[in-house]
Amino acid sequence: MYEEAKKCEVCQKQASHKCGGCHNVYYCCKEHQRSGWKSHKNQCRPYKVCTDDILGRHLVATKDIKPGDLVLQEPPLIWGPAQVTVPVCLGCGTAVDENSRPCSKCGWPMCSEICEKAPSHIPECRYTVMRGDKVSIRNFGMIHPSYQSITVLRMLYQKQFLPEVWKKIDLLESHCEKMKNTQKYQQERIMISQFIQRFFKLKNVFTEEEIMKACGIVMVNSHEVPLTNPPHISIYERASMLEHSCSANCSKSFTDAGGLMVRAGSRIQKGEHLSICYTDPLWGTPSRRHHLQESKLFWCACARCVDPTEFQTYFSALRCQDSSCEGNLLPKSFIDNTTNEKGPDWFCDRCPSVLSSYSVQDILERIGKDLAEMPKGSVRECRSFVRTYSELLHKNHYYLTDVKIALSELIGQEDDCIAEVCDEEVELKARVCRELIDLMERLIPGEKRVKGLILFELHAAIMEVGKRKGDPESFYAALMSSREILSEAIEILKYEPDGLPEGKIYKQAVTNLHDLEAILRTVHKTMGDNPL
Ligand SMILES: C[S@@+](CC[C@H](N)C(=O)[O-])C[C@H]1O[C@@H](n2cnc3c(N)ncnc32)[C@H](O)[C@@H]1O
Repeated sequence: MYEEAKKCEVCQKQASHKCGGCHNVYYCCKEHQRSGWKSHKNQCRPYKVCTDDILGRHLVATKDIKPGDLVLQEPPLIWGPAQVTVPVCLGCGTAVDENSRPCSKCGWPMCSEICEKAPSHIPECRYTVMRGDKVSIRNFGMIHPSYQSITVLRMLYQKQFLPEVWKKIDLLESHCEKMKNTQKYQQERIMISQFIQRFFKLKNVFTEEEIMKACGIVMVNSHEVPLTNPPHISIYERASMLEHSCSANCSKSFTDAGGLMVRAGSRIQKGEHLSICYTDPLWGTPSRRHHLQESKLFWCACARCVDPTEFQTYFSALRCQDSSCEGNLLPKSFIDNTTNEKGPDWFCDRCPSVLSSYSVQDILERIGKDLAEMPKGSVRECRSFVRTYSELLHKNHYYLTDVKIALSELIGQEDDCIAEVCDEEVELKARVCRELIDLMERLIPGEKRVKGLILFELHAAIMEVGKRKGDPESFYAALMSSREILSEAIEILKYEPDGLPEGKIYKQAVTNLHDLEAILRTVHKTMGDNPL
């Protein structure tokens, strides 16, 4: 348990005033709190770093944290192109084409002179100049193997020339030993390590061991940053210590400049571990766990993974195959069977029906294939998918949830204007949004972004339903309800950067709220403050 050091940070005398920011340090008087702030402000954080055998380093809250509070914000230690990418400008990260200009020193295609001079481009530029031959990229718009090594090379550059930055990178988990027997390790040994040693002629500078450690650090710690097209990857110092949970209590967002902000998504009590979700929280349990094992080398055993019902949401459940039964099929556990190749049987929670893992796989693969092949952007197709598979899947199943999220956005968008949509579909939009919000609150209460987007869709549906009822009471009730829903969406989405779709929805939500309040003012002016 965390021990409070009750000595004044300034004079070491007995102290009773706690720092209100982090609750980690004490002062004997206000005067010392003021004078100590200059040196404390960089350490003033609502968490401490702890270590254990399973998690390694992780962060634990040192005080109660409210939803929305900033837990940490930091610029990247390093950024670079994703391992699998089309040719991108190495100054700004966006895709380049035939019209790009080669860097005058090294030949890597850049989008402008400004990008050529970007500090991020120095490592590969310098190593390319040192190798003696310029690079010539001719194939654009398709995955290019020469970019696979760039981010790793940028890390190694820190090791050679910027030891202060490298010291921070070197502390990060690489899982090098665990990786050694994997196919991925052998591929990266050839595609990245040998490429760096041969193409950049750095065999005498970096050993294979050093390069593979840098590869491991990139794999375990990098965050995909969707601010560029295609997304790039960044590595952050403190955020790298956040552990994973499939129902995390913190969520991350990016600043326009590529910095990372981590905020509390739900109420966090002092002593609780801080977590983010490393994978897609809207995948089913087996997919999330396999992805985490492949990319981060651990089998997740978070509260959500150990509960097959996923907090009674039945997010991965099938409906019982017996049409007279209302039950749901799930395995007894998704966790204990990791090493059992055959996989567990799935049992109905209401009747004795059992389905083999093989049959379950077969059903899920078939539906997954249908979903992948379904034409995108069509309300009709989404509705047909939901109708067909509601027979087989629990209403909250991840496949149905995926399609319902699309449906909640498409109704109104497909016709360009919600006023053009028939009554039945507007009501469906409102119903689907409410179901989804309820699901998100139970499944991923800390991850508010999806909820924020659905709230935005819900406000439009409620407003439209209210308008169509044709009586002033319903219209007024819809106005009030929409205002509340929009305000909540704005509160959630306000940290999203302008460049992302979520940031654009935020702006639209602010405009809509402004319009809605103007209507409410007119209503109040003509009918008084209590019009009903
Ligand atoms: C980004 S790092 C987190 C910091 C790391 N623990 C350290 O000491 O630097 C990711 C690694 O932490 C460990 N980890 C994170 N969350 C975990 C969890 N929920 N269960 C088990 N291991 C976890 C795994 O080893 C994972 O590969």
